[in-house]
Amino acid sequence: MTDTDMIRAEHVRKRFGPVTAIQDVNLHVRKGEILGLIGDNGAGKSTLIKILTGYHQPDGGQLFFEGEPIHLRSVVHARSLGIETVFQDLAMIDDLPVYLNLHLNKELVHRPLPFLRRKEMRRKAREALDSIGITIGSVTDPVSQLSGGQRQAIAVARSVFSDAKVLLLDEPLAAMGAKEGGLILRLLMQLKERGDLAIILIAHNYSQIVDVCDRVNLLQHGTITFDKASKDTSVAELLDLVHAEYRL
Ligand SMILES: Nc1ncnc2c1ncn2[C@@H]1O[C@H](COP(=O)(O)OP(=O)(O)OP(=O)(O)O)[C@@H](O)[C@H]1O
Repeated sequence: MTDTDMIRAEHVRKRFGPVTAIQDVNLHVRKGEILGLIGDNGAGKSTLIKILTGYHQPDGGQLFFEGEPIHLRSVVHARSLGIETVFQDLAMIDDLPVYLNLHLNKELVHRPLPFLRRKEMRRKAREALDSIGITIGSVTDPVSQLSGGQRQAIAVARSVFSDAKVLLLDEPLAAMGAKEGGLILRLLMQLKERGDLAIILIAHNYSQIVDVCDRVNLLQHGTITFDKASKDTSVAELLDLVHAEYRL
């Protein structure tokens, strides 16, 4: 733990009736860092992400945001602090053009008249996508015309557009081809270069995790059992750890 921790969980736990989803979890991610969170099905990854994003309230333990204890009351509260999540179902409006999806709930309007500043939003959308290297035909195209990877990239761009400080991605690469997955991974690397964003990435492809993440945490039965820099581990070691319990 350091002063540069953007978000930190200490001794966090969560039960659903008789099921202990998370027990005594300590996790932290720094500014400019990508943390990979891996673990088998049911290990508690999504529950942990939902706690960090204000969706679930933990039963115990404490969260810290920029060094201060924080109680995240809701997803809206977390978002107001700059904690953004990119879920699998991307919450996009298919019929709306890319630039309006990028500005969803943050539309620019002429005051006092309630007209949208469309030209400005188009320009800002184009600049934002260019700056993070996303190539699409036109920001006026409806998102329904984009590929899965491009949509995912737009969803990531939207979070960043909104001055995110923490970006949580729950399996953004699932059900995606190699080319599209590569687009997202490149985008994450570029965002990391900004240096002021903390990213947590859940993925099942350990080779992608080792390539892209600075550090890896393994979650097993609701507990973090492994925390190492990616440069000090390997896909073989991660696979071995995850599958070790089946050999007992
Ligand atoms: N809302 C809920 N109600 C009851 N049980 C839940 C709920 N959410 C999660 N669980 C249980 O908590 C445990 C952890 O689930 P979680 O979805 O966090 O795991 P995961 O690591 O994300 O799994 P996967 O990789 O399969 O998505 C599981 O036993 C799951 O059944």
